[in-house]
Amino acid sequence: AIFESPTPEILNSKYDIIIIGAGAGGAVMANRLTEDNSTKVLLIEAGGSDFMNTNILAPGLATSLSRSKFDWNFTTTPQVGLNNRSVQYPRGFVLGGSTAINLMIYSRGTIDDFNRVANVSGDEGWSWNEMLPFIFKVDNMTTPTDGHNTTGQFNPALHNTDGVVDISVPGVSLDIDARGLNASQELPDEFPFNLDYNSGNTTGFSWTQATIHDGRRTTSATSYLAEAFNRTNLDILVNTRVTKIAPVGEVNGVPDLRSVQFAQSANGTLYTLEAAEEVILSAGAVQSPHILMLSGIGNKDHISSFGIKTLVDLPAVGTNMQDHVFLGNSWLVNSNFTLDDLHRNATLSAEQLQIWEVNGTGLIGLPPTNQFAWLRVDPSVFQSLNATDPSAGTTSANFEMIISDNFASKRVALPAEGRFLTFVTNVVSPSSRGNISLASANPFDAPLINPNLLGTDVDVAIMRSAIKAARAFAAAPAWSDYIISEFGAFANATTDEELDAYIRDNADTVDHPVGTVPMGKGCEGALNADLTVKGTAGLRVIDASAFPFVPSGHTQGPTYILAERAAELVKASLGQQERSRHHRGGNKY
Ligand SMILES: Cc1cc2nc3c(=O)[nH]c(=O)nc-3n(C[C@H](O)[C@H](O)[C@H](O)COP(=O)(O)OP(=O)(O)OC[C@H]3O[C@@H](n4cnc5c(N)ncnc54)[C@H](O)[C@@H]3O)c2cc1C
Repeated sequence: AIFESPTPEILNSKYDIIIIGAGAGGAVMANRLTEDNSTKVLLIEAGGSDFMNTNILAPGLATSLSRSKFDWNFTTTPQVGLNNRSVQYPRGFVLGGSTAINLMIYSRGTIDDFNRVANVSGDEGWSWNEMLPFIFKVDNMTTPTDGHNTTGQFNPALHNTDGVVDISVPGVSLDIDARGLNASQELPDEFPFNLDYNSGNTTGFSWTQATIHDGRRTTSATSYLAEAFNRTNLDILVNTRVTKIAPVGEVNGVPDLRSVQFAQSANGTLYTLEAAEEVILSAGAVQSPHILMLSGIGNKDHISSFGIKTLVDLPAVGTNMQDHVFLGNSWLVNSNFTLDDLHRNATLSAEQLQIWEVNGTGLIGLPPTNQFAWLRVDPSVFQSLNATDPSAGTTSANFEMIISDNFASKRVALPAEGRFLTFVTNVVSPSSRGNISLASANPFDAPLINPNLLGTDVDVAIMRSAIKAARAFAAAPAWSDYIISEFGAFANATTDEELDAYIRDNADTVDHPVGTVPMGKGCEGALNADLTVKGTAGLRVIDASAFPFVPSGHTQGPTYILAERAAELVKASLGQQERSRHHRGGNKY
């Protein structure tokens, strides 16, 4: 059941597992761990229960969710690589977490991404081949809203039809789709068609797959949580923020971190509950390291400078952050209709919303893009900088090029006139590393968020190559009677120096932070390969924080997939800690 506040029923219950955060990671855990009805689970979520809100469910309203009541409303520190600009850093604040406010692209990551996790963690279980059963557990390929023939848009053999998260290819075709396909055929060497970018090799030009079914957004709440709502062994407590994880004693000389402190407001009552088996931290890549540091787990010098007592000196907490870099490059086009019309014309968008409300059809049910390309840069780009390719390998792209039927920029508002085509270029295998650190010891203060976007010359060079590729794609004959001219600052950026200035002045985040509590051997890792926090007992981190490198795909898919395996790891160890505590004469509760 869902509880809006910590009722006596919750406070007097005995939970085996307490999960913190109901996003991609936490929802998978809540579902899988309650499959066995003898395991009692409490899921604590800071945001509210309004996960069926129209603004969340309607894909076409997705961009209205940042800076809404469903967003934590974070801002980064000044980003050196962005000319010291600070940018908005949205994170979901509702059941479903960031899956409820994201842009719904579904990608799994690549063979090389997962094999690199296996390498770095020292556990072959994280390799692509070993992860295939978990990859298949997640997605459920559904028929697109318009019921069109999807032959040639994805490879059915690579998808499940009884996974948990409903996905689909785009449910409305746009005029530009045929041009995009033609351009890929006209330039097959640079933009080869890839039938399914979720095969493990993303490279090439593809139709998108999105977490949308019947025109409605699928979130971790409408999928994993919804399946488990009626289980009597799952309690979900919303509007409640975990402030600290604390030890209940020691196991084998390390703190046994099974006590969770939480409150509903900064000055509200502070409650404590103890998990009999484990605490699972799934608060996402910004807040999981934040909660660990508030609990005394992190770099000793950093946390003690805020007067927090160090429980575990774990320097890798917060320091290994990675994110993808976003840039919208727009062309004015010769068209009677683009999705710009939907964004400018309130009557049209109200009409479309009405159509959508009936059966999910129409423009509101569309994902943000119907087609995109995942591409690698020429090795000479890295050689000229005396650098190595930061991507995981040849199945991973260096950058992504998203085709949008409208003006798309996080920096410049939609112009009053003109219709647009935008190729959004994203650096998806960056080399920069940023960090999350404490701003204060108050759990209700946001941490300092520094994704270090474009923090290295290599990442700028990848973005430069991406823009050149976007221009090459736009020069294909397929667009010749459509594209009028490049628009805005983009049009004036020609030389490499001008491109760099344009990039630094306009780039932003793709909202894909990971790596802030990474798996890894030695002091590079904060987590063991089984996602237990090093130097502790009773505590794991299971969310996007755990990836040692950012996957070269959008990050909800990899996080769902990671959590599916993590659930197996937790299940396999259930009862073992209890037995070891019991053996020492401990009491289960
Ligand atoms: C605007 C935006 C667009 C995106 N677009 C895409 C996309 O198109 N495709 C894609 O694959 N990915 C996308 N992502 C990224 C994707 O959504 C995330 O990678 C994924 O949701 C990460 O899952 P998680 O479990 O790590 O964290 P989250 O999903 O963020 O979940 C963390 C949860 O923990 C809760 N929480 C935090 N602190 C506390 C606390 N102290 N106490 C209790 N609860 C707490 C939060 O409220 C939240 O519900 C996007 C993200 C954003 C924000």
